[in-house]
Amino acid sequence: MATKRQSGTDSAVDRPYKRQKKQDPYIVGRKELPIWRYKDQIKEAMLKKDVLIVVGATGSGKSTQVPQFLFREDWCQRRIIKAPRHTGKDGSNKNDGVIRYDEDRNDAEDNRMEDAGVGGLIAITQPRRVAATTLAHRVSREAGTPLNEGTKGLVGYSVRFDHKIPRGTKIKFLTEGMLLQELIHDPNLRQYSAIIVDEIHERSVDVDLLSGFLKQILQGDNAGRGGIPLKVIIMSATADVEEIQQFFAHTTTGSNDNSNSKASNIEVLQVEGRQHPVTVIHSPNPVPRLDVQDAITKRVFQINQTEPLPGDILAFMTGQEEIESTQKLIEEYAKSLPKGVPSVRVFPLYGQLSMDSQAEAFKPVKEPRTRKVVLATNIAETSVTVPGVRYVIDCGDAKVKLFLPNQQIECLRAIPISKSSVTQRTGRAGREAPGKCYRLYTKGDYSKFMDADLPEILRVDIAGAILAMKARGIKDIHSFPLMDPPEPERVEKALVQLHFMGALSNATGEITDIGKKMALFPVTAPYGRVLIAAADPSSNCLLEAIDIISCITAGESIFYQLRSEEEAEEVEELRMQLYRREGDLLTYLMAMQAYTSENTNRVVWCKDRRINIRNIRQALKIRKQLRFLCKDRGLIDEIPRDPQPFIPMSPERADILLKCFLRGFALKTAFLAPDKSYITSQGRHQVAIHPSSVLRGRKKEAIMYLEHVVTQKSYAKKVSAVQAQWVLDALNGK
Ligand SMILES: Nc1ncnc2c1ncn2[C@@H]1O[C@H](COP(=O)(O)OP(=O)(O)OP(=O)(O)O)[C@@H](O)[C@H]1O
Repeated sequence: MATKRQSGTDSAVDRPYKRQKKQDPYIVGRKELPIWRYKDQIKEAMLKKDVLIVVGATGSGKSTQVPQFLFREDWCQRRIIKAPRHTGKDGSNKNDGVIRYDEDRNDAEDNRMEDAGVGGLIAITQPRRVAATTLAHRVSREAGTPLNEGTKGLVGYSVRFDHKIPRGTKIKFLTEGMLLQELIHDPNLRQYSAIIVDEIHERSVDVDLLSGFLKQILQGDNAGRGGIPLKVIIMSATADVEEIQQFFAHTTTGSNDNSNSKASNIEVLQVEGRQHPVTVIHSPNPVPRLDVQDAITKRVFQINQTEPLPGDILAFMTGQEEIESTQKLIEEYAKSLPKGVPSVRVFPLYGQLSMDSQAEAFKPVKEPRTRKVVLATNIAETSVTVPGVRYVIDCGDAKVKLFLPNQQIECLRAIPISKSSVTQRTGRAGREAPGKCYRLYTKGDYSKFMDADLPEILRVDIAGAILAMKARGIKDIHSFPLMDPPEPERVEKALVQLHFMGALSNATGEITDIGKKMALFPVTAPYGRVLIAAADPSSNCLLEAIDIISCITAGESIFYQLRSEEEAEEVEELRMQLYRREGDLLTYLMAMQAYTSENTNRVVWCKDRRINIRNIRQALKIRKQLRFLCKDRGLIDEIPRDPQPFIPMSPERADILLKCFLRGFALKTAFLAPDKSYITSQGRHQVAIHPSSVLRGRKKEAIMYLEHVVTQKSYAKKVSAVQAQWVLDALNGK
């Protein structure tokens, strides 16, 4: 039975919101957003229905306003229910985003009931960290409450390796991946009254899985929620409404049978109007891919010369390399700008950049009469508002992950974007004032673009997705509700990979203890496997494995690429002290250990070695979280305090560490062939060591690599030298 929570507890949270309302400088702007005319309609729909699909133009106010309309509704308040006793080690629904082990939990054997809270929180998912964090900051400012852990506030966020959940949070922005992690411990999403799935059109693997789990909760009996239904809101400017409606309408799992449909429980709301107009200018002639950097540079300076300030520029490019060389080009030209023309400051924005560096692109430039130019990949395409931007330049391409079935590898390829992406990119202008969008492709080219991108689940390796399903109790993955189920052969291939890692039982296909533990780590499945192997007392190298994985997941390489021979000569000696003959992984470890033992001036230490200090700092944050997580799970007894004396790992221990990595990456290995080329152990094709590796040009009997990229050549990145016998052992599960 649901009982209403005693009044008074939550109203204290509401008070600062109400008090701030009068003097809130954002409130006038909020009311001018198109979505405000639909406030009552949205509230009413959520009273009556379980699912609401909101479609409205970019910038109409969906992400920032909808959760604020709803959090004070009666159905959104926390209730106390009687629920099966939860006996896990964590014993609570802590919403700090930290994942805890609950091996002791066994609900089936424990029939006792206890009081448990249901609801009180709205989750709003985003495809990317940058969107979740910037939106949380924006909404907390609008609400007039701080976004600090420990203080009281309305709005929080949770992204991988970064959580800020103030006390009394009612609106929580999080990535799709984080909500999937929460589902492991809280399969009924008990702490939430509503889940808002924002930007569903991006169709990441995570959002497809999340939609499947939400559908299962919606079609269930809500027993685990004390009979209190979970409300779901799906939002986008460019989603295929019919497809989503159909998906949530059918209650018969995996069936297209309409007989048992809950269609009447779904409402669709079209939000009319946009905030500010955006003028679209197509290129009269096609711009060849090779000329894109020049074309963007020219357009930036044309805008800078002819358009008044304020008016920052956001240019969409395909990737880090293109962004870096365009940045150089623009900065070179900017040195000789005529008098009277505004100066230009360039900020890169791509996924591999550390979070601190990404944040720079969102700040106003400090220098007077200066125009900000943000060069971004598609991470800035949806959901984000880059303050100050009035002009968008769209190159018309994006780099996407593709699975090449013949070679059995994943690669990144630049391909034309979809019409949906075009609309999203255009929508990044016109958010604060009228804007312009310059497209580097013709109207004719545009008409040939696909309407929407292929869902990620149909084009990438799905081993992680399958592990995610298994870890959340899905026994028959073929019957799990997915909007676009992948082909059976790809599912089989992913299952093989998981068996290799020991995540699934060879006899039953069920998830093993190893698999369950892997799924609990906030890293991809192979890294999870490495951590488990390294924690084993026979290996005893967990701290070192964490150091390496932190370095890799922090973003781009911690070593700056050396641009000239002089630069290489300058740093060679100091860098050589960090390089290890075993390869890149041990080199990362050396760098981390040397950095953390540095006691005098870490900035100078990094500068002398051309090491990216932002990235290494980010790596340290991740290291701290992974260490705490492992301590929490009893895998580490004591966390050593920095600075520790710098003692390079012995070659014997390095061998053990590399064997732990092979537990996760046995399929990413290659053997030296008689003609001195490397032939991959899976698929048997040629691969070369990438020039960025410390092992470039070296001939070793076998290599293990963590990444495989296909550009002009097929390259192995993040490479280590291993013994052929180790690879054979790992492939045989030894
Ligand atoms: N970080 C920010 N800084 C300045 N203004 C912002 C910020 N975030 C949002 N806004 C303002 O609020 C408006 C609504 O943003 P919101 O993200 O809610 O729109 P949306 O409908 O979700 O857009 P999209 O579909 O593009 O994600 C923006 O157009 C902009 O004017």
